[in-house]
Amino acid sequence: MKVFSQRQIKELENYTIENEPIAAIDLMERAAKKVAATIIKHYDNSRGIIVFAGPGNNGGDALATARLLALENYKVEVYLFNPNDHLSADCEANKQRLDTLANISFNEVTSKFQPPQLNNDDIIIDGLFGIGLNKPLSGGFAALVQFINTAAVEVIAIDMPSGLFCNDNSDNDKRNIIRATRTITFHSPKLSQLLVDNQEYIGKLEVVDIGLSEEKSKELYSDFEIVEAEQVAAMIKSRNAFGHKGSFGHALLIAGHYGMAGAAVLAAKASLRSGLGKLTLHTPIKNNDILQTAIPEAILSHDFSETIFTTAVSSEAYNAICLGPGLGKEPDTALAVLEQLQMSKKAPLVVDADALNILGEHKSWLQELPPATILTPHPAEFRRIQSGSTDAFTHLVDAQTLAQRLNIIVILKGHYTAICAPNGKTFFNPTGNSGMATAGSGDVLSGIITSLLAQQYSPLEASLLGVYFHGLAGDLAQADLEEECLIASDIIKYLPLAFKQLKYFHK
Ligand SMILES: NC(=O)C1=CN([C@@H]2O[C@H](COP(=O)(O)OP(=O)(O)OC[C@H]3O[C@@H](n4cnc5c(N)ncnc54)[C@H](OP(=O)(O)O)[C@@H]3O)[C@@H](O)[C@H]2O)[C@H](O)CC1
Ligand SMILES: [K+]
Repeated sequence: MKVFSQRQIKELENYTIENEPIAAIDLMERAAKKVAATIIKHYDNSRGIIVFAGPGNNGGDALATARLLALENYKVEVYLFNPNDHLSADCEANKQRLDTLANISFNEVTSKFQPPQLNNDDIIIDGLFGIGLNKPLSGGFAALVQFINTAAVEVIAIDMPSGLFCNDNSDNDKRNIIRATRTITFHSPKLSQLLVDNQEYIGKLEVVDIGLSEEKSKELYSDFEIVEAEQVAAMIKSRNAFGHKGSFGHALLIAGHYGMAGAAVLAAKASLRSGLGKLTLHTPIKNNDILQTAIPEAILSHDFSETIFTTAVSSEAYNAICLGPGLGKEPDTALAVLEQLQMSKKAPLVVDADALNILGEHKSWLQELPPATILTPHPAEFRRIQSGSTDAFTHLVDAQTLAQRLNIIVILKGHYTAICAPNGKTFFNPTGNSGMATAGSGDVLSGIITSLLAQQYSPLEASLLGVYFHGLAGDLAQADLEEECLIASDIIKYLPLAFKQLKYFHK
């Protein structure tokens, strides 16, 4: 599913109006019916509804929704904010349509606003501004947003929480953005709705189809996409019935300094549970007993050091290499990481965890990353290697730039993990849950991706499929276990079930 810019959504809307064809006011009615139906699904008509409508089409949607809810016997109180004595044509038309209804209390605010008394179980509908926002809110609208945000009631935002831009909010005044309980957005999620920083404004996101032209959606190009189950299911290769372990790839995992063998165990098990033929695990001598016991399926390659990674390994024999889980950052390890990057030009490479932290301390070494390398930073790791910023939008732009500049893939882990490809495209992954924000979860992901690379999936396929698959296993684990109780080993336990779901998706 493509993620469109504000301009593209407008284009899509205009195309639909001209070519379906449908009058703009009828398209607004269709959108409002979807909003009203969603509200009716969640809340019964014992709840009081307070509608705050702005002067544009977002306000028009809110007025139409108010009318539809009143017709379902909800008690509705409307405040239409019209400080410049100018409403959009369809907002004006919907204002007129309210006139015929007796059970709506309607107030048009042109200057002074007397806030209503709210009951705890009232619901506010935020229809002040949608995708037409063109500057941060200020003055009376900012004060209104602050009033709504301090009210102890649920807030349903139409299309966008008012005050939030569709893309970049790094310079926005965060106090002046609606904090919604739910956001009902039209057609497809907007970019800002996918970024972790904005989740506190969006609440639960519901996407409703308002019948915008599919033909035009297909035609419009976007750098941003949300990965779909169908898309990754179609990537799964059929397994050669006559294959032997050599046919399914030999991966090398360089992981686990002494005291961090667990990271190696998790990445190794995840790789073996994702279809890999053969795994060699390069690790310090002292990890021998635990790793031989924990993963009898793996072959061990011992470092010369008792406790840390100090010696790079020839990549000749391997179909994929993973460098980093639990590696530590000792100076000798850092030098070995540099050497390993220089020696890994042949096999596709995944760089994770401490190997990323080492790159953060030696930024010039990023130049040594072989083309098509996959980096899997979480936000703190990404901040160390590339961006001083803490803002999710800036991270995303910086990750895209890094992927393009070095011709690599950057997997920015988070609420919707972003997979930034070297051609400038970014894919957001929809699977996963907060239970997966737990130690070792990243090691599992690295193991899965490495396994797929070794099985000859392209770096982009391995990234998209691996991230989706990891999140799906986490979601299946969460369906049985509480989010709070989920540990990284559970994700591995549910990999077979997740794989089964994807493999038989089309059957
Ligand atoms: N996508 C669709 O197919 C449909 C979307 N619908 C709804 O329409 C809105 C977008 O409506 P639009 O009228 O374009 O914009 P808004 O309602 O979001 O904003 C209205 C005007 O507000 C002004 N503005 C912008 N920023 C500010 C600000 N910070 N302070 C004050 N005023 C502001 C601006 O006008 P200016 O003259 O001031 O430039 C906006 O034009 C979409 O989100 C959906 O809810 C359709 O109803 C159904 C189809
Ligand atoms: K809104």
